[in-house]
Parts: sequence; C-alpha cells; structure tokens
Amino acid sequence: MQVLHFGAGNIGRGFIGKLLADAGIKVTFADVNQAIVDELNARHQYPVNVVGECATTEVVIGVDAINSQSDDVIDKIAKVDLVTTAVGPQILPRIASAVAKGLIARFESNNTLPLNIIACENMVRGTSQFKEHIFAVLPAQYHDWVNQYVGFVDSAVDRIVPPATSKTGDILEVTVETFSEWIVDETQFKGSVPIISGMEPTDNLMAFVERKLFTLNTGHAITAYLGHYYGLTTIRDAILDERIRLIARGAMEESGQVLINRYNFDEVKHIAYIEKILTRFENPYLHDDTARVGRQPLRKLSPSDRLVKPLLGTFEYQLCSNNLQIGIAAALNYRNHDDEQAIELADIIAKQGIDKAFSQISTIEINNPVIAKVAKIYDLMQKKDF
Ligand SMILES: NC(=O)c1ccc[n+]([C@@H]2O[C@H](COP(=O)([O-])OP(=O)(O)OC[C@H]3O[C@@H](n4cnc5c(N)ncnc54)[C@H](O)[C@@H]3O)[C@@H](O)[C@H]2O)c1
Ligand SMILES: O=P(O)(O)OC[C@@H](O)[C@@H](O)[C@H](O)[C@H](O)CO
Repeated sequence: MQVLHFGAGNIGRGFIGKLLADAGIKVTFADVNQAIVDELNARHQYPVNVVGECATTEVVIGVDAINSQSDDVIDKIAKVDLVTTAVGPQILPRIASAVAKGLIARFESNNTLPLNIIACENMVRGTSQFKEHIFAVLPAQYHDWVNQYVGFVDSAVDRIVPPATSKTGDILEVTVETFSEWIVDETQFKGSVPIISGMEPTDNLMAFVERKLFTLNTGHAITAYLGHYYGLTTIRDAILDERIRLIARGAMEESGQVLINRYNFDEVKHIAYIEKILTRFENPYLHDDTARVGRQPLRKLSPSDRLVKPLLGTFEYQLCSNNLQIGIAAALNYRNHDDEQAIELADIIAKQGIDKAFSQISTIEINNPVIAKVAKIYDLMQKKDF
C-alpha cells in the first residue's frame, strides 16, 4: 500500500505518518516546508519520542517527501491507495486544487483501483468538507467517476503533539504523548476497509468525533484561554491552577451532558473520559503552550466548533452552561499579536462592541440572554476583575 500524506508537521510526523509507516505502508509526505522535505529525503527516517511514565524513542523508517506545490503531488495521487491530511482546516481549500488535478490524472491513466482520502483535522466531518472544496474546483464531467472510485472517509484524531525543540537541533524529531486514537467511518471507504493497526473503523463516527472535539478540545481551549487570562503560558501550569481546572472540568461536564443526551453515552464512563483528559493536560513530559492550543480563536468560536456548538447543545436540552460561558468570554478576551485571528477578533470587538461581535461570530441571536451574560463576564475580564 502507498499513501500520500499532506502535512509533515506535528500530527503528520508524530501520529498519522508514523502509524502508517509502522504498518508497513510506504509513506510520502507532501509539505510546503522545503527544509523538512529535503531532510526527509536525505534520511528517509526520523525519531519520535513517545513520552509518559516510560519514555521511548521510536524511529520511523522508509519515508520520503515531495513539495506539495510541485506537480509531483499530481503524479502521486494518480498512483497511491490512500491520501491523508493533517495540515489544519484553513489549509484544506488550498490543497483542493492539487488533489483535483491528481484525480483527473488518475482518471486519465484509467486507474480504477479504490482510492480513499482521509482528512485528519480537528473538524466535524472534515473529509466531507474537503470533498466539497475538491468538487468545487473539479470539472463536473469527473464527478461521477470520482464518486464511483474514490472514498471520502471522515475521521476523529486524538493525540497531543506540541512542537518540541530537539536537543540535537534535529528538525524532524517529534515528541508525542503515549495516548493515541484514530477512528474512521467504515461506511465511507471504497474497496475493503484496510486493516491498519491503530486505525479503528466504526459505523458511528459522529458520536466519536463529537465526543473528542466537544470534550477534549472544549476543555483544552478553555484551559488555554483562561491560562492566558491568568498569565500562565503552558497548558500544564494552567490546568494545575485550581480556578482554571474547576471551570475547564465544569465546561467539559456541561458539554458532556449534551453528548450524553444526544448519543446516550454512559455517564460514568464519560466522567472517566474527562478525568483521563485532565491527566493528559497535566502531562509533565510535554511542554504545550497556551498559544498553540488557543491558536485561531475565530475558528474555535465558530458555530460548529468546540466552544459555541456545546453551548448551542445546552439550549437544545435546556442544560446549565455557566462554565462554557466563562470559557467563551475568555476566548473573546484572547489577545495575541502573533495570531492573525486574535488580531481580527480584537478588531471585530473594537468596531462592533462585544454583544454584536459575539452574536456575529457565534451566529447566536443578539436578543438571546446568553449574549449579555457572556458580554458581562468579558467586561469583567477586560477590567481584570473576573
Ligand atoms: N498537534 C496536535 O496535538 C493535534 C492533535 C489532533 C489533531 N490535530 C490537527 O492536525 C492538524 C495539523 O496540526 P499540527 O499540530 O500537526 O500542525 P502543524 O503546524 O505542526 O503541521 C501542519 C503542517 O502542514 C504543513 N502545511 C501548511 N500548508 C501546507 C500545504 N499547502 N500543503 C502541505 N502542507 C502544508 C505545514 O508546513 C506543517 O508542516 C490540525 O487540523 C490540528 O487540529 C493536531
Ligand atoms: O489543533 P487545534 O488548533 O484545532 O486545537 C488545539 C489543540 O486542542 C489540539 O491540537 C489538541 O492537542 C489535539 O486535538 C489533541 O488530540
């Protein structure tokens, strides 16, 4: 089996690329970072530090790389069995055109072997959204053929992989936590579902996607934004702060009640899932900056993402949302001159005022009482009086 994986970053090298290479699949990374591409082609291997109580270094072997802006991508897509991505949601539209050209090349070479595409991003049904971007630039005459031979498989991906500085200056070295989970929608594959150790097929993907995004990522984001508010720069320091921990846990529980109502999850197991997540945030072997976890606050505040979607769920089931409201106010209060979306967020609030800005970003009606409640907490935070 051969795979083309877009994004040789933290999750690309530290999780998906590693898992596939470990399974004996020939992995080619596609990235815009030429230094990483050159180094992968010079060495064909890289080290992954798996850190936890027992730390190990595992070497991923047999990999190579191409620049994702070169035509090599088109040739590869014409031939491989699997395309995966871990580039970030905002990059998917930018690589759609290269993938569409690759699919045309596949059609022209009459390659009717099944191809499956899996976006491994923190999004609800990210591959389905990627398909929409691809079909928007793929001429209509190819749509039926692609629908017949190409599977667009949604997935949920979980492993905390912050950028880590190598002691030896190795740009390929990556440090990951022990935990990992990659769940794929078995109903969307073309051909038989490949058996790959560490890739778990399910026929109930939405439950897993929402469980992960609206528990771990909800708590993670709130820990990051409150950490920033209290002047703490790492997730570990933030989650060890009792004020933050109570709110992050409370928000995960509020979001959890929505999930329990929606998916009939076992309450005891879900509480255990939250406890495990809190210990993962505390991992003393990882250095994870609040700026990484809080990156792109407008994406994180959008209606289908980890903060507002759980809040909307509490309306649906008439549940309490006090902690989610505090987390959202902290996100609105996030300021970082190195983050384009944080700058844009501050600009929207400055121009429109907090009530209108939150209503616009979240798409929640301005008259909904939650707008005023979040705005009140935001104002207190602005005055450093929360
Ligand atoms: N790091 C984590 O803990 C983690 C865990 C689960 C899911 N994710 C998700 O995985 C995705 C990637 O996150 P990450 O932390 O690995 O980010 P990252 O910034 O470390 O990696 C992204 C990689 O994509 C590359 N890239 C950018 N534009 C590209 C293009 N046009 N073509 C090809 N490559 C391109 C970058 O050069 C970089 O190497 C995100 O959607 C994130 O939400 C991350
Ligand atoms: O990657 P983002 O920006 O969507 O979210 C930041 C972190 O919460 C995220 O990368 C987690 O580390 C990851 O989702 C753990 O599986």
